[in-house]
Amino acid sequence: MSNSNEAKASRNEYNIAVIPGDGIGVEVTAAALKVMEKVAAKHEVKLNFTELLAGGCAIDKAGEPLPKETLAQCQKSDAVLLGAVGGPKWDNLSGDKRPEQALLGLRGGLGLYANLRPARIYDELKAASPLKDTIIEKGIDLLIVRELTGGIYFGEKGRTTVDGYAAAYDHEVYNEKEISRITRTAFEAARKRRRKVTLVDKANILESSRLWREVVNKIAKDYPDVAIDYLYVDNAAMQLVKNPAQFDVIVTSNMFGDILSDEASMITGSIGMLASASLGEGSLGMYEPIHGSAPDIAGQDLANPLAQILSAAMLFEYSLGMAEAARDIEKAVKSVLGQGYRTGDIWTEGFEKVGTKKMGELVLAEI
Ligand SMILES: NC(=O)C1=CN([C@@H]2O[C@H](COP(=O)(O)OP(=O)(O)OC[C@H]3O[C@@H](n4cnc5c(N)ncnc54)[C@H](O)[C@@H]3O)[C@@H](O)[C@H]2O)C=CC1
Ligand SMILES: CC(C)CC(=O)C(=O)O
Ligand SMILES: [Mg+2]
Repeated sequence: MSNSNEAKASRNEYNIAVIPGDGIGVEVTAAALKVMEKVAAKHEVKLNFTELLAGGCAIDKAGEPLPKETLAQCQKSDAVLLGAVGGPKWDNLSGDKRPEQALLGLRGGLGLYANLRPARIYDELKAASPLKDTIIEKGIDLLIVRELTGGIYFGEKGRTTVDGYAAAYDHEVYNEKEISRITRTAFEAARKRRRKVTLVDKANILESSRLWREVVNKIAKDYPDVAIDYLYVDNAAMQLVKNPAQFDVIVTSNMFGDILSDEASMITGSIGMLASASLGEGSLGMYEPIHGSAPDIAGQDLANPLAQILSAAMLFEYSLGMAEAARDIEKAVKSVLGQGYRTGDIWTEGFEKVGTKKMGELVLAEI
């Protein structure tokens, strides 16, 4: 994986594919785009945004969750910013007709096998955490490196009958190449952090997890300066709540990473705070908050846009090589939290509650 904040050819113009998607995806993306424009101007870079259809809105307007033009345009872009897809309107659709298939199509189609999901707690939000005693003492700053284009989400699936009963199956298949490259991503990330990798698997029961252990052990020999340990996923879920400070980099499969990152988000305060970068071999990456389209709050100016704004920061850092622009955005977010502004999901007594738009404007004003 060549994505990094180092050694990038510097340019003054970039093409960004923008996929707002459905529900709050549209709202949080609008806020992030304004922040991106302003920070780009500050660094004398021009961003050309192309808005594209994917998800439920694409089903409605183009008859399919991922129109060919969307994937083709993303492939030609320097980076993709995605909101979220899905919602109850499309819940009765089956299998490959569902909006969520757009995500798998984009991730697979763009070769984005590594999904980085940093979970850190802002000092300003410690009081809002349900785990405030352990977290205030020890803090949280961990990175989930989730394999994104293999495993059960991409395996063969189908319906059959067993003993006359309706049955369904989803296959988890991983090969050595898929495990090796994500493991190297995790070890390289650990070298820039606190030099510890934890493999989360279910090797006491799953053959695919046993292959993960073999491959990870082999690769660990190339990184003698990085400590490695192993946890079964059920224990890892519990340890994340009990003592999140023990983790530096967690490397894991597609489904376990999906589930554990939602859990990690909550111990930092809210799912509305967690950003992600999906990366492959080149510099093209896709950036999205880890949350979904949140139909329960969509269209009400209630969504926290900070996860999407922080995803935009990761876009600057990993796809455009503009680490300073990323730091500008992160500092702006921290400053707004420091001034006491909160969306409903991170609000506690004594702070000022604001909506999606206002939170976006406050961050914008800090750039
Ligand atoms: N990357 C994507 O596009 C994803 C899409 N989905 C889709 O989204 C739809 C809803 O899925 P759910 O399971 O409800 O997960 P969700 O992440 O959309 O919402 C879970 C809960 O977190 C809250 N929440 C999420 N983001 C928030 C934000 N920025 N600010 C404040 N509160 C926030 C929601 O209000 C809800 O109570 C489904 O169709 C699902 O398939 C789910 C996860 C990821
Ligand atoms: C369709 C799902 C795999 C999306 C999701 O929950 C995620 O990527 O976090
Ligand atoms: Mg998820």
